Amino acid sequence: MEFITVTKEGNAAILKIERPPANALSRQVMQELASVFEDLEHDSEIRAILLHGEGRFFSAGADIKEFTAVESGEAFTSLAQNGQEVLEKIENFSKPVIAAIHGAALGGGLELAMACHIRLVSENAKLGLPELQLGLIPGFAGTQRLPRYVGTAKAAEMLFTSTPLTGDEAVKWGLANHAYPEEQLLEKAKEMVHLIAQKSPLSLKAAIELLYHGGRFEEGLKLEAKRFGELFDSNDGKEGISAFIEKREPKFIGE
Ligand SMILES: C/C=C/C(=O)SCCNC(=O)CCNC(=O)[C@H](O)C(C)(C)COP(=O)(O)OP(=O)(O)OC[C@H]1O[C@@H](n2cnc3c(N)ncnc32)[C@H](O)[C@@H]1OP(=O)(O)O
Repeated sequence: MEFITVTKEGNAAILKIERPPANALSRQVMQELASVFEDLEHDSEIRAILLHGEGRFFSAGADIKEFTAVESGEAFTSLAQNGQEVLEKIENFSKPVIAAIHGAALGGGLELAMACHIRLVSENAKLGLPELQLGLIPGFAGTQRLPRYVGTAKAAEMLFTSTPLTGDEAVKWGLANHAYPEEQLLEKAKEMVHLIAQKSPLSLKAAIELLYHGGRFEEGLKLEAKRFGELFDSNDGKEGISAFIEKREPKFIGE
């Protein structure tokens, strides 16, 4: 792994993108991300993930310098499809993923952050999809995920003008969960990832599946009731209920 470092802290994995100066998402960075998430899927000690960037930015997007070596529109399409697949893996990951965004999350950087389940930002961060400035459009599902968070009108404005939101504005528009002064961001993000990692991996997995299932309301209800019953039958479900009755903290084992 050249550009992603993984540090395990208790039941949380802290991933850092380390590709100065802008943590641009080259093909290799995207491959490394896919491979790290593949490993973490099978790591039963890890129950929640925090993703952040080294240096000045979370990530300034796909590697624009690498674009000059792409030979055809077809190859560009395949670059987008590959990125979309990696980000879908992250969104459908069975463990919660938090992005801690400082400096800038632009283009592919914001698309990566939008595939995470929770976004925490520094107040002065810049979050935007400036691809129209390059004569392009977003290619890692930005046109599809951004309106989900901010609505179509605001997403249109962000795309058409290439003007980023600040971290504070991103919270107001529902794109980010909380904004903090930059020097507090990582500490706050770690507090949240450790809080989440105390939950049962089974109920975390089911919650993600239901939040992102994307089907009809009635289908969602059926699946919710099914998972509710399965969790009731699990050791963790029994442990959680006993712990409440016995006025103690639950100890979840993921079974
Ligand atoms: C499917 C996905 C598509 C995409 O994601 S397309 C890319 C979308 N992203 C962008 O358009 C953002 C481009 N970058 C910027 O707007 C600016 O940069 C920043 C706001 C991030 C920072 O501005 P400042 O503080 O003035 O620094 P600086 O001198 O522009 O950048 C520092 C170094 O970082 C390199 N860099 C920045 N973004 C990228 C990038 N996306 N791909 C490759 N390199 C990048 C620059 O070139 C430079 O490098 P050097 O010091 O060698 O000149």
